[in-house]
Amino acid sequence: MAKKIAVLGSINVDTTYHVQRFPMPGETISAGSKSSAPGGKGANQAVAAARSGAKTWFIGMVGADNEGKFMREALQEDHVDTKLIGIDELHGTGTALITLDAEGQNDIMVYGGANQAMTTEVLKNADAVFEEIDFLISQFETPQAVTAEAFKQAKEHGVTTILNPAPAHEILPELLQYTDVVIPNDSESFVLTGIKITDEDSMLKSAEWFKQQGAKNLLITLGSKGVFYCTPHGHGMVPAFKVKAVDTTAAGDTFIGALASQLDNDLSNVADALVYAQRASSLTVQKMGAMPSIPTGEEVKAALAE
Ligand SMILES: Nc1ncnc2c1ncn2[C@@H]1O[C@H](COP(=O)(O)OP(=O)(O)OP(=O)(O)O)[C@@H](O)[C@H]1O
Repeated sequence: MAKKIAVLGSINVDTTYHVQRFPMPGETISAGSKSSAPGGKGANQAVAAARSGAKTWFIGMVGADNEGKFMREALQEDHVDTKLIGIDELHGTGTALITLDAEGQNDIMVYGGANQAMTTEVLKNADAVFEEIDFLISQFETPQAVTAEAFKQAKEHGVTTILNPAPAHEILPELLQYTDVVIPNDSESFVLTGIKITDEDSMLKSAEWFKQQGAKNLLITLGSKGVFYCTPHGHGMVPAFKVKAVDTTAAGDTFIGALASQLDNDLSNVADALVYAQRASSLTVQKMGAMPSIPTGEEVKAALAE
């Protein structure tokens, strides 16, 4: 049975200017070309879940602008239900302006816009969706107070909540009380707990810290090293697939969406789901770009069968 997943989070249009070199302060230079692509951690995670076969809803905000229309259409193309995306009349759709130089270095400016201005108003019709779903996923690119309220409501419907605390930020204390599974990378885990991730002992101590705050399940992603998991069923490491990475953008987002598409609510199959999710991410890192590099379930299964 396909999993049912809602993602509450950010929607951004990523616009990249390709330049020979970065401009100096006060200088105007010409860009050789410009391209726009759908992005934002929330949108990427929703697309990763949908491409892996989950029935997926998105909860978020866009502006009353062309970027908002572009993003809604991009999500719909991947069969993500967009009826819970609200329109903010005062703020524009979130955008990331990326300058990429001839050496492949980038400079990024993010305008949070409608993502940052989100209020609990976005949840006003969410109850019917919370009644249907297995998982609700959120990140830190939209206000934590809205995520805390959404997690609280979703848990009243028996939903398993997954928090990806990225980008790293101080956490609202009550948020972890409503979080079932927390998935940071090693540096995000350090920002939240103050425990530096160096070995298994430090990861077990971090898991204990999260458990005391209310989150019983911890998964720490460790890039090319793999993932550490600690749940009431046990703990361990699942190594990453060895591949030649060309661009790791959206590796974490692919991992989270793909994982939720395979995970049982009680996390009893976490080790198997981690193999699937990491195979999915290993395909993402072998392609350039964010959303376009996220694989479909068929692609992941074919790679697993190799
Ligand atoms: N170089 C790599 N080779 C193979 N797999 C990788 C590589 N980088 C990432 N992955 C896979 O993706 C998963 C998530 O990556 P990572 O821990 O870097 O998350 P992240 O820091 O949230 O990523 P990002 O912010 O770049 O999207 C890893 O656990 C691993 O399975």
